[in-house]
Amino acid sequence: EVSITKFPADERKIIAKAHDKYKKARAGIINTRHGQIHTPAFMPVGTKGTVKAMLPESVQTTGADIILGNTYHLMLQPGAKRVFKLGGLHKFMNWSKPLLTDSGGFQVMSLSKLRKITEEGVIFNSHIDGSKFMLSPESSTEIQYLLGSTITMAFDECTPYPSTYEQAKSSMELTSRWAKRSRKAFYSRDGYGQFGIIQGSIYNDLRLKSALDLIELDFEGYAIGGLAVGEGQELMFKVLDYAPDLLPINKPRYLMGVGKPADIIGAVQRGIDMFDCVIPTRSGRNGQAFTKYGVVNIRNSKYKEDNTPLEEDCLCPACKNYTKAYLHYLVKVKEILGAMLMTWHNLMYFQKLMLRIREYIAQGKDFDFIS
Ligand SMILES: CNc1nc2c(CCNCC3CCCC3)c3nc(N)[nH]c(=O)c3cc2[nH]1
Ligand SMILES: [Zn+2]
Repeated sequence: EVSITKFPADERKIIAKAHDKYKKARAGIINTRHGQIHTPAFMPVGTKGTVKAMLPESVQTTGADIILGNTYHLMLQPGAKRVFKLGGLHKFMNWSKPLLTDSGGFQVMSLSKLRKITEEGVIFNSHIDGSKFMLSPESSTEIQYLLGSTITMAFDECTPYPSTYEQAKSSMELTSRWAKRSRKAFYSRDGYGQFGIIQGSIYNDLRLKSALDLIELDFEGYAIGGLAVGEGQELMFKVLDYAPDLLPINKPRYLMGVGKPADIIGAVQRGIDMFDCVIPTRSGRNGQAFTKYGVVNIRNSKYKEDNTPLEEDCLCPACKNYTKAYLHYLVKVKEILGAMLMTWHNLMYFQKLMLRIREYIAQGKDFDFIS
């Protein structure tokens, strides 16, 4: 199903090189105005100016260097201008470390009801009160500036999966035109950055064209978009076998919306540096705990008298002070503390995974452990 298009000779070299089985994993540090980001990095999602069920200082204790804010939600409520007037998102939510905000297009397509895509941008009705809004490369970039984002994402169109070659081509070309407008609208300041997002679905020649278009705009970093949209891990890895190598080796590479531990490990091995995913927080609230023994569905009745912690050597409050029986009970009766403790444990688990990956890479050791 993955179409491999014949490249002219010299470009074939790029793809051929990308298939080398040489070490592509890398560990590093991104320096920003709001502090350092140790990569490979997992970025917890803070949708409406909060990482759900967590205090910012608790998120910090899990080891997260950077969290995500959400342009789409915040522009609707409380409004970007109001957040700006109140001192920006860092001050508003009391998070002083780096913040990355997505450009909002992806959320519009997944959350708002009526919407219309034009060359100008996306016109949509708020899912809250139906009022009309427009997101464009210019307005998205301005909103992210008003929020005070450390890392601003270019306004893109996430190409749905599956898409025909023609659909993916015109979608990618729209993203390239929008990237140019986003770059022009970006107010560059020391220690702040803007990332371009490449599209092209599963078509390697479109991925290459997208990368070439965005490299011309000299972004501070690059994201691989249009993945984790239902294509499955195998097809995602097929794209990741070559796509990261189309991007500048000295700039951060961010795989949007990924993922489970096994997805993260596979993507790091293919050269990805940054990740964001709602899984640890959303599934935590849902009663799923990630542990070295696998995923524990704490609502399962087998835990109702289990007096042992989720993980005996985990330093999170859930594991240090409580038992699976207590977590089982809290989640069953929908107590808020249940969401808090499960979320805290999962965020700690994901950050420990990233820490171990960074250590293994630094020691030049292979990390095939799936934990
Ligand atoms: C889950 N899979 C997935 N997510 C994608 C996302 C969203 C990443 N997560 C953003 C946070 C979630 C709530 C607040 C911000 C994508 N975003 C953009 N702009 N473009 C994609 O191609 C794009 C592609 C994505 N695929
Ligand atoms: Zn724990």
